[in-house]
Amino acid sequence: MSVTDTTPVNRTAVPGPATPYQGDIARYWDHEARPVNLRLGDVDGLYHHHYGIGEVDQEALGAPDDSEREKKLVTELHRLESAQTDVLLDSLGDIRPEHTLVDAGCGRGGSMVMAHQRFGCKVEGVTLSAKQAEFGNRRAKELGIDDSVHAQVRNMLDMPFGTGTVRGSWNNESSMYVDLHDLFAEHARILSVGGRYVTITGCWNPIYGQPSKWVSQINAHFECNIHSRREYLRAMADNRLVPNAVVDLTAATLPYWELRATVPSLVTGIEEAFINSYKDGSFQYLLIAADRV
Ligand SMILES: C[S@@+](CC[C@H](N)C(=O)[O-])C[C@H]1O[C@@H](n2cnc3c(N)ncnc32)[C@H](O)[C@@H]1O
Ligand SMILES: CC(C)=CCC/C(C)=C/COP(=O)(O)OP(=O)(O)O
Ligand SMILES: [Mg+2]
Repeated sequence: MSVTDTTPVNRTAVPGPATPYQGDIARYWDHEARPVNLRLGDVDGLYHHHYGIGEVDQEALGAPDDSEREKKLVTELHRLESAQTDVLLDSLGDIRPEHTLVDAGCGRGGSMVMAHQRFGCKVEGVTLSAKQAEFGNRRAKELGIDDSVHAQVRNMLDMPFGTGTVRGSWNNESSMYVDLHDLFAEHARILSVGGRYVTITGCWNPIYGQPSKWVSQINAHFECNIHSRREYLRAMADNRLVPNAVVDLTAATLPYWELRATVPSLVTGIEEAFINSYKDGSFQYLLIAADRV
């Protein structure tokens, strides 16, 4: 695409996975159906594949012997996951209805719906998974917002959006599947000068030395490759993305994990790795917002 291209979205034929690894990731998300994601999404129709932040509302959980306790736990965990999206959207700056936003690695589309509901603008998502894109587009149709919210099967390193046509873009827990220099070069290409990029991510802490055994366990569990905090900041600096906020959300996400670990029907086995690595300082949950200069 040339620098003079003013078409925001190019809906050409879908290429296959760029690498065998991307084929693995597409298959992984095509087959994902964990109760912790589907039951939480069923609460209000916003389906997330990210984690939660904020204090647990103990009163909302009811007494331990409350017959509705499990339902209340699901609702509370979901509230914390949507609160995470709200914090990401808060960092996008002044978004108007005429703008276009891009969700890179959009999952089932919960963040896209919330962004459209907040800003009234177009939101375009890309995911490697055809099942996720179908799911997100079905939800948008059910909500009557399919003119504005749209997901497609594309590689976030080669997005079908014109150069400089996007006002805001983000990765919500999806940057650990790609090389960060390639990723930020692509965000810098699609963003207009003055546009904003935001990520919420788990990253390993260079102060710890190397990725801890817990970080390695998380990588194996999700088939991903968690980067260090330093890699994020360097790759942004190399790609015209200047951070205006770096927020450590580690303390804010721990209550979500500690609550989730108490619900046997929802646990997946990865809770201990998150809790231990956040506590031993080897892993951090970070929000980085950056201006495209
Ligand atoms: C953990 S999920 C996060 C989903 C979503 N951001 C959310 O917050 O609910 C990771 C997502 O990244 C996507 N992904 C991973 N590598 C990708 C790539 N190279 N191009 C596009 N999407 C990718 C996956 O398909 C999946 O949708
Ligand atoms: C912070 C880090 C390192 C995230 C890795 C990416 C990831 C898999 C996020 C959550 O997805 P999910 O909501 O499908 O996972 P789960 O089933 O555990 O809720
Ligand atoms: Mg989840």
